[in-house]
Amino acid sequence: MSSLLQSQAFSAQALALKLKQTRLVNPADSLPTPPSCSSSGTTSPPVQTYEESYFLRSYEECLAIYEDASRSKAEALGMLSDEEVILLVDRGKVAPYALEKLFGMDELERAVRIRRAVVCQYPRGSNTKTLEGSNIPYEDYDYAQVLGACCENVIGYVPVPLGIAGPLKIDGNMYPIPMATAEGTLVASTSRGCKALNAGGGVSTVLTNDAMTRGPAIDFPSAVMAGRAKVWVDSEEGHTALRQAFESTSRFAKLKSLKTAIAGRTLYVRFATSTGDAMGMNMISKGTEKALDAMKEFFPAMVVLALSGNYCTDKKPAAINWIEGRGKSIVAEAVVPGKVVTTVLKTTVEALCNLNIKKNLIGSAMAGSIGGFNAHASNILTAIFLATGQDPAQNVESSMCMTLMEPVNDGEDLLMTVTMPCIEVGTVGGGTVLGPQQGVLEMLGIKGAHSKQPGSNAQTLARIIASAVMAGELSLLSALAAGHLIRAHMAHNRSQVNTPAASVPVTPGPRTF
Ligand SMILES: CC(C)(COP(=O)([O-])OP(=O)([O-])OC[C@H]1O[C@@H](n2cnc3c(N)ncnc32)[C@H](O)[C@@H]1OP(=O)([O-])[O-])[C@@H](O)C(=O)NCCC(=O)NCCSC(=O)C[C@@](C)(O)CC(=O)[O-]
Ligand SMILES: NC(=O)C1=CN([C@@H]2O[C@H](COP(=O)(O)OP(=O)(O)OC[C@H]3O[C@@H](n4cnc5c(N)ncnc54)[C@H](OP(=O)(O)O)[C@@H]3O)[C@@H](O)[C@H]2O)C=CC1
Repeated sequence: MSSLLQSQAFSAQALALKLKQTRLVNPADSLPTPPSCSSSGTTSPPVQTYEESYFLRSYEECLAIYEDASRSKAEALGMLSDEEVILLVDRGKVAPYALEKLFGMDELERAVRIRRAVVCQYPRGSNTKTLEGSNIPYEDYDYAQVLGACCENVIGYVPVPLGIAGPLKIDGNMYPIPMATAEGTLVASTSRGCKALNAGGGVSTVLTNDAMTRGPAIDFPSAVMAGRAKVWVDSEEGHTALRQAFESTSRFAKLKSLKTAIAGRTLYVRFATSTGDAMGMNMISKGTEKALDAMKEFFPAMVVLALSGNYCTDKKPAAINWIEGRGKSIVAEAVVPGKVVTTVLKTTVEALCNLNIKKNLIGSAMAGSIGGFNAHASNILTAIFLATGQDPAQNVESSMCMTLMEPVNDGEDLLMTVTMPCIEVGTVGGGTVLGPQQGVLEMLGIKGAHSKQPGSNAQTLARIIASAVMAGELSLLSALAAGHLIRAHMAHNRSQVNTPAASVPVTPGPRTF
């Protein structure tokens, strides 16, 4: 008898568990019949019913608790089980993206867990797919740093392998090169470049400019009025008025220059500012908005069409960035001894210089490239961006790079430079607030705001990136010159685990030319 009861209790619990694992989108539409608890008139303790084990209360009861004005939403949700909260979400009483706000800071992981159950069932209505047991991790993550800063509607996080290239000697200091990437060969290649560069004494860098930009579009009733406004912005009076308004919004943003352009009756003003250790897009956008308010006092008829008129230019290819610079502009330089080119890089100074001209300069010119006079600057830059919490979409302009090579010392050695006018990075703000990314910045000695010289940490990060790009350029160009590219990628970049076994080849037909 008792074994029968035990088995009933077990099956009710198993059902509850199964339901948690395979929850339907709208449980009310598809509630299974609660299992029967009484079978033989026994007086043993009652078995947990479906209602008790799964939805402890009806929807109406849950709603009454949730809407009771005498308690806060966080308190109300604290009284409900996960399943009951899901019921409220499914009935449209709670927005899934608002869970963190409603739960409060102590229940952030619970909010994520519940959202996974609610949001991630595809196709909707299917009772088979939830994120329980999924490969997408969500536990043990500091969601407090994410909230209101890095992401909305969070269901977990996606880990990316973090490799270390180098160390690389940059301006006399040794730095490890952190690279978050899923492209095998990249870290190995960059490391080889570091080894060759170190053998020549390392990399020297120069920062030629440091200014983030924002370029609003402003309409005027006529081209004549737009022209008058342009003259005013370009004047000392206009510049001073805009600077004062702009700089009132931040302790760190300092207006450096204003560049104006007109198209018909639309005026574009490119605000260029230093932004301390922040990459600065929020900061500069806030300042620009304030400056435009001030401008409107002088030109009441102007209409700000958009704070961003693409004259900035953010996250899109644009010649203005390549020509004027955006973020940190860096030139990095190194000499690699000829014997290192032969022994470490398995090529020659002559072959490298020839290939660099034919590929990175002429090849890119033939392709009509803007700022793409390099082999793979974006590979190294993006991997460091991901590792250090930068805005990855800014790799578009940040990766603009011209790689130059020439023989020196009677052709014996290689002089190499990379010129990168738009490295957009920060060590405060954005994704740099996340724990792992902060750990990487700490490893480099540039975490957060510089204590004495605001901006110095972000500038060092830009120098590290340009130098690491040089290492990557040197190694890939050498592999191409030596004909080793595919050999390296077959060794490091083709998974033996996930690549399916060779299928039966199709019998080749006659080749036609
Ligand atoms: C932020 C909103 C959506 C508010 O917009 P809103 O209209 O105030 O929002 P709302 O509270 O009325 O809600 C409307 C809907 O937005 C969604 N929504 C609302 N809040 C959330 C949330 N927390 N989590 C998830 N979804 C949310 C949700 O779908 C909601 O509908 P509901 O479900 O309530 O019926 C709006 O102001 C917006 O879209 N702003 C634009 C922000 C943006 O796109 N930023 C991109 C980065 S900028 C940049 O990187 C590049 C740049 C700008 O430089 C490029 C350039 O040069 O142009
Ligand atoms: N708004 C937009 O159009 C765009 C936004 N973004 C996003 O913007 C975010 C980055 O914006 P960003 O302005 O860099 O960062 P934040 O918005 O986080 O602003 C930086 C904050 O740090 C403070 N701060 C403290 N110490 C320093 C220091 N030493 N140097 C600089 N600032 C310091 C600033 O103070 P204070 O308040 O005094 O300035 C400011 O409040 C990213 O998430 C990015 O993805 C990206 C592209 C466009």
